[in-house]
Amino acid sequence: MTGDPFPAAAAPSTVDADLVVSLDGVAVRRSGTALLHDVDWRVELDERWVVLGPNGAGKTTLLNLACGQLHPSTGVVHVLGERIGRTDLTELRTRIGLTTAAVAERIPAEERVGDVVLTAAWSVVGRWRESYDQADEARARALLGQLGVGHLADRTYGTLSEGERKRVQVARALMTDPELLLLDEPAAGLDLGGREDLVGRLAELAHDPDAPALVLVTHHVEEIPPGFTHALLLRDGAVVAQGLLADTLTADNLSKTFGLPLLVERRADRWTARAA
Ligand SMILES: Nc1ncnc2c1ncn2[C@@H]1O[C@H](COP(=O)(O)OP(=O)(O)OP(=O)(O)O)[C@@H](O)[C@H]1O
Repeated sequence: MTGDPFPAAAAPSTVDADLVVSLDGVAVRRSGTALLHDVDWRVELDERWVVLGPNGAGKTTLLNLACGQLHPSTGVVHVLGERIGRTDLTELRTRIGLTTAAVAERIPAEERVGDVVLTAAWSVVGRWRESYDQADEARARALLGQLGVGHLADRTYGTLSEGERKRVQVARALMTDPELLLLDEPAAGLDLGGREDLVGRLAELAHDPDAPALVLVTHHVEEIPPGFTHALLLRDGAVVAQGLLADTLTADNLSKTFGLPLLVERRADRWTARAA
């Protein structure tokens, strides 16, 4: 008799219907190195998480687990009630919005901006022969409006500024009305104005009770939008601290995470950090 490769673990969906992501005792190993280890994490529907850590800490690896693209080497991952490794990911992926540099790179420069958003309904990039109904078209327009780029719907994607592109990418990720939205460094490469605009849009999303659960990966506490509720700090593939934002983003925890003495300030629901 062979052992069950997926030993019994409580299905979180039966425990808590609001549980969106759960990682229990998770490790990810590649070529003998642990990219992540001993990670336990729970994200609920009404929570807005920021994942912080230096380069190479394992943030993108964590996001890849949370969207089901990666299987853990050890431990158990549930996403939206489905156990990763035992479920058909095709259906699950339509329930998860994702913005990453890798997704963004696949968007054709000549694509009409409205179509960049619309084509997410079919999980494709680049409009071809898919047919969309008027409700899809209206939703794509509304989302572009919500992100402040409605006036750009008929431009080609390649002509947009980096800041405008980032907002179009978030609109695209919201097209399927996902239950979970994962944002990997959405403000990377933006100038101050672009960053502040994006942070403001994400703050609106964070405050919207109908918005999906949010997980935002960043290197910078300045990019945390108001309305975010929780933080997970990663260093060398391990969790340094996690929990409510105000309890977790302490000078001590951030100093351990980034490996240098830091001072942290919170003012008007925004955060700054600098060397002590
Ligand atoms: N397939 C792989 N094989 C070996 N090492 C890998 C593999 N994929 C990622 N890594 C390593 O795992 C570590 C964590 O990578 P990850 O991309 O998750 O970090 P990150 O925190 O997102 O970093 P950054 O902030 O630079 O984007 C890095 O040191 C990376 O080089």
